[in-house]
Amino acid sequence: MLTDALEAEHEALLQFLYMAPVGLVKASLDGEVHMMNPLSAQLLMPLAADSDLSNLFDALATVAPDLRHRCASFPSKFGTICDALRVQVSAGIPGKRDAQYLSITILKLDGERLMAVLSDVSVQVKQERLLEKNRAWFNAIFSGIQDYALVGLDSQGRIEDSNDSITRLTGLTPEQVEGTSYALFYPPDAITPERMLDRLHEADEAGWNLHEGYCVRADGSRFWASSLIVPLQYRTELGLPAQAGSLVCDEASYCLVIRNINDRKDAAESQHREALCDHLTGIANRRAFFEAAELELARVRRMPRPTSVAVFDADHFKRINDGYGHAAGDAVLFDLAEKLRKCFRQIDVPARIGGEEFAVLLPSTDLEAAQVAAERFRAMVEHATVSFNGMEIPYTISGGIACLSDEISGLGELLGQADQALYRAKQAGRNRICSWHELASTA
Ligand SMILES: Nc1nc2c(ncn2[C@@H]2O[C@H](COP(=O)(O)OP(=O)(O)OP(=O)(O)O)[C@@H](O)[C@H]2O)c(=O)[nH]1
Repeated sequence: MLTDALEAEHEALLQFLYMAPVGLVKASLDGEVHMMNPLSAQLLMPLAADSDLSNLFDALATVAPDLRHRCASFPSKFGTICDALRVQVSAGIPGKRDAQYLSITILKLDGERLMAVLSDVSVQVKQERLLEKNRAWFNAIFSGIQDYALVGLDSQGRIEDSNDSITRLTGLTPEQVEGTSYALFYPPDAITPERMLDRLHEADEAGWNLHEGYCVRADGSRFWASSLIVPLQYRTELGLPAQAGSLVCDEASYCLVIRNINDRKDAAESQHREALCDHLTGIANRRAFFEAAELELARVRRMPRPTSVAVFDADHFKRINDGYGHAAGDAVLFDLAEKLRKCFRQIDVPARIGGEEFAVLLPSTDLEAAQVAAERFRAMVEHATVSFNGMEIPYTISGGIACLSDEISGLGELLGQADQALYRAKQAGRNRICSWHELASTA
């Protein structure tokens, strides 16, 4: 019974040796071959003089002449004599044939026996060389370019690596930025942790994500930049077959390319203004507001977070028009838009959505924070006058706010709630902010 089991095991071992994807050679300490599998014979045959494979050291003498000595002088009774020693078996001919490389591992099993593991690593060496060459090329190119920086990001938007161009562009060294969020490159009020991840998701979905806006340098100064995020696919970039395991990284990662386009800022802004800005005030128009809000709602559906809107309306605006003239009314609207721009964060979207009606989209903002921001804006308007043609025109605004919740089906409903709150603020005497939620709770 025991003999049968042993025999079966022996048979299985022989089969393994025969089929193994590496060359296996068992030899005595002086290299005399006791056993070798077919792959070893195939790998050693082109090297051995007269096709003689009776001695391992003789067969490898032309490519690894010191192996015999290394094995003879190995001091321990067993252990690893050499580990994945790479030797070049044949030279390549550019465009015709690749160079051949063999990896040799030799283990001393005991006082009498050696086991050699041989494998053809030509493809691996070729890929490593290609990678090395690409890295050198990219470094040469990117260190030479003045206004680009290249940054590697992990799946959470943390900076994994960057090249020296980041210092030229931002004044921060690769060591300073490594491990921090890429939000570091943007003004704090222009990005939230959620928006930072949104951009990665949008890059996954569309293949890339492009953003134009201000970036900040280490000294706090700003420059107008375009930043492109592209998901990295190691497998396809390296041309690896699907099963080539070790070099493939399954964790998502991204490349962020930041480009200083300060000189194009004015042109970009005027193009942008044509399509998406209100002609009188220069802030977003109704269309741009709805586009931005729909995009934000799609982001919220993918990754929930508090989101609010505020709507504002100038109080008794007809009286201003009638009392000071229509042009003065325009100046008041312009002033209102300017104050919105100053008072809210860069990531917020203030827009003129009607004659004297304004709205602000407040991403990643709960009701309480929306209330604080809206109140700050109301007070700012109340405490200043607009200078126009030698006149000082005082005005006030009323505001309504609403925060997205599970019960709300879409943007229309959210704006509807904010409008109802605004109506209440008007009814309650103007120059005040109401929230839809306080209406709902007192109803
Ligand atoms: N100057 C100027 N006036 C505008 C513009 N668009 C709308 N208006 C005026 O804004 C006024 C809005 O008036 P109403 O809707 O009656 O409201 P109101 O006088 O502001 O009063 P309440 O909203 O109730 O506080 C109208 O007189 C419009 O003609 C604009 O672009 N420029």
